[in-house]
Amino acid sequence: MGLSFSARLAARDFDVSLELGDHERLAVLGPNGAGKSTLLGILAGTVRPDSGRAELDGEVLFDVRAGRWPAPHRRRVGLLAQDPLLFPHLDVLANVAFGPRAAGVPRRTADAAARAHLATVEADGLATRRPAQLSGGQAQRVAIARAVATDPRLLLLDEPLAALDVTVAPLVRRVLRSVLTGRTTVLVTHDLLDALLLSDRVAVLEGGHLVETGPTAEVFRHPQTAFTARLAGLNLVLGVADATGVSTPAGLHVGAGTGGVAPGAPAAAVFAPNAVSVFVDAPHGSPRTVLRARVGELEPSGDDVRVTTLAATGESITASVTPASVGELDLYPGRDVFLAIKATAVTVYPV
Ligand SMILES: Nc1ncnc2c1ncn2[C@@H]1O[C@H](COP(=O)(O)OP(=O)(O)OP(=O)(O)O)[C@@H](O)[C@H]1O
Repeated sequence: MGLSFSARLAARDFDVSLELGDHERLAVLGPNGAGKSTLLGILAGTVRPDSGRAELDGEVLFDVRAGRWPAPHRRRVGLLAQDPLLFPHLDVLANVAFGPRAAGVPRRTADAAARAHLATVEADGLATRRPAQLSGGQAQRVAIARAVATDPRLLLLDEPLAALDVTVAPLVRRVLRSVLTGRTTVLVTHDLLDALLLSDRVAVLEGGHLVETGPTAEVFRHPQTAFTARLAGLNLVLGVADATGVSTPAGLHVGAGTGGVAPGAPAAAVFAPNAVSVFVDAPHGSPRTVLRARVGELEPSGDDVRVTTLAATGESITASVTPASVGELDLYPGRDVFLAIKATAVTVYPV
């Protein structure tokens, strides 16, 4: 049961295999061009791979070599995109009932089911409205109801909250959280919160390949790639463990308070931006790592300012400073600074 998937598409340098347990929700993450949409397209039936096979709940979803490539509407796969894509000429109830009606379900039954789905997404009061009379958040909730109305065995979501205002996204996220529970789901997102709240497992794609996978909480607690570490808001320095921390091939040594990784083994030093202090002159005192870096970007983050820097040894390291210190230190993009990383705030993981 669940999903087993494997496909290659040379034109997009895509080669991914993954397994998903019954009713498991997978969040697919990765930088632009990583292959996330390609993965959804192959599952949905809109992008045909050169080779590949997938099974869903023990039945073949597609099998290229055996010539089985069912059309999208024959796959029992539901798709929810960033844009709700409701039929403008139908009211909300008819939009939600459309799939089942097209599949031959009698009107009364389809309408009753549609009303129940609308209640689930907290949109029962909207049944007689036209899509043009809905807000973005309302339209997306209706689209969620429509996606599940056909009782898909697999639900695909392509950045379902990305187009929504930050004020309405929480309600839609809450609705999705209840709707997705117990459904086999593949969710493409760029958002840490979506991944944390809406998935059981995470798969990270880079350059058309799977580079990291595991239970969601675990992946963000122990990120193995710079991409997930950045998403989790953490710094990650990859290198080799030694008795006092992690050393990179370029010569950066990040001292750590706790060890646990055998010296010589590949390791990641992970630390939060608030473990990094910024100085204009070389600071003294230990135990901490001091390195030279150049300021890249400054952006507000909560009450603080995130300072992205590029270390002289090539690593991207983010610091968190107060707005007052941005002025006191005269920080600006291109400014050369010293960073001090507090060893007790650095954790080392095997990779
Ligand atoms: N229609 C297409 N024809 C040919 N190549 C494509 C097509 N769509 C995407 N690609 C290429 O396939 C690769 C994977 O793209 P894909 O859109 O799957 O990435 P993504 O992870 O969804 O990116 P994003 O986060 O920007 O949406 C990229 O190199 C992209 O340029």
